[in-house]
Amino acid sequence: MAESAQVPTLVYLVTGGCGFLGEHIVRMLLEREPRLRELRVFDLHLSPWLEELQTGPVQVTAIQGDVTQAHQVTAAVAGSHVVIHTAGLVDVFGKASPKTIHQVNVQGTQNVIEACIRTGTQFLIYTSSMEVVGPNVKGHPFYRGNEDTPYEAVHRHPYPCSKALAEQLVLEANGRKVNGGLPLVTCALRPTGIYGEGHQIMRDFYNQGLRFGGRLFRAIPASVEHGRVYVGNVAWMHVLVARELEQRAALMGGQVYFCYDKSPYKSYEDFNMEFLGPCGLRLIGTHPLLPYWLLVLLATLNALLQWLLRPLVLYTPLLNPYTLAMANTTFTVSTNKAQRHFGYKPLFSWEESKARTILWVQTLEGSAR
Ligand SMILES: NC(=O)C1=CN([C@@H]2O[C@H](COP(=O)(O)OP(=O)(O)OC[C@H]3O[C@@H](n4cnc5c(N)ncnc54)[C@H](O)[C@@H]3O)[C@@H](O)[C@H]2O)C=CC1
Ligand SMILES: C[C@@H](CO)CCC[C@@H](C)[C@H]1CC[C@H]2[C@@H]3[C@H](O)CC4=CC(=O)CC[C@]4(C)[C@H]3CC[C@]12C
Repeated sequence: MAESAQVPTLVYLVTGGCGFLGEHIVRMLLEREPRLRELRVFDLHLSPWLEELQTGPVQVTAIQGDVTQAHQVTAAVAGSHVVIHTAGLVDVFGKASPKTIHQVNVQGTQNVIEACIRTGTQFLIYTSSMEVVGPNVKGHPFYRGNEDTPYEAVHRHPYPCSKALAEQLVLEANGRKVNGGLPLVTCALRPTGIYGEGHQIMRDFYNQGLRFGGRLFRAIPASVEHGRVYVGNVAWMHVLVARELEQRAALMGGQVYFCYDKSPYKSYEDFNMEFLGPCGLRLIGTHPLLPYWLLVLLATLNALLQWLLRPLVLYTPLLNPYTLAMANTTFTVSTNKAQRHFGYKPLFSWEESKARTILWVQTLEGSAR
């Protein structure tokens, strides 16, 4: 990568740059990558906030496009030094078909890789997910594991299957020759459950709580730990990897890194209450209010209803057999691989991450504050 102290020279492309994580990556790059000359933001749906970014020193180029369309991806990648591929179809509720999830997450990623090869772009960072590891279909716990912890990663749901296949494509592409003869350098970041400003599922839980008179009902034992990471720290890790990948290609190329920070280990519901509690919601019960077998029955009924109603209406409740298994299986990471390989330290402390997320929840419609 050409580098200069004075003149910014680099062109970055962020796919999915208008999504929850993508927006944070885009803003973080503009704040913390002084070598940036142009930032291309590629997304199926362009957001209005992109307009306000056009006034700074970096040229922000908005590109409306679809990762499943190879020619659109190639045109967007041509001339960029670094690609951060964050676009993805995040669906664990049955909103999209398995075929569509595969097309976007797997074929889309293949298109990004081929575009890098064809156009001579050498550095590719892929936003993978903890889901490529687990929880697996057997519900085995993964307790404070790291990138080398043995675990039987077996999935059936289309989302984790697609993320695992896409990650594999990205890692296998490391070292392939791009146009011009240089080697492609790739790596994959695996966030655990991301939270923070803009998180749709947090918004859904908040609205659900408001509908039940400010109450949420405990369904998962407090002892089940679920890994979470603040969106600002996930974005920061992407920015750092993009910055360090050239200098440390031999070490980082073809590697995977969990995204982690100092967010506390808690159950999914207790963790959400760290933000929803200060916004007026209460979690009822110190133990699950319904026995687990009944939750399994309800989740199965929801899945059946979804299938029966599909010709008429899209029924996509939060509770289904997959989300229940996810929430009910311990999966937490404890690692320092990102620190060892490229000097990552969380940019936001837990206190800051929490305060920022609470401030955001307070701006949501229906908030009493
Ligand atoms: N939300 C989470 O807890 C986690 C997310 N991830 C991964 O992070 C990435 C971003 O996820 P989020 O920001 O949460 O999701 P999101 O849905 O908010 O963002 C995804 C973005 O990709 C765009 N996109 C979808 N299909 C596209 C297509 N065919 N062509 C171009 N753009 C397309 C969407 O318009 C959206 O802006 C995904 O790859 C996801 O798998 C990984 C771990 C956890
Ligand atoms: C049973 C319900 C009672 O309140 C709770 C249901 C919660 C679920 C909707 C979430 C529990 C775990 C979440 C997933 C997890 O954080 C890991 C993820 C990684 C990704 O790459 C995408 C998002 C997700 C699958 C996330 C989705 C929501 C949950 C299943």
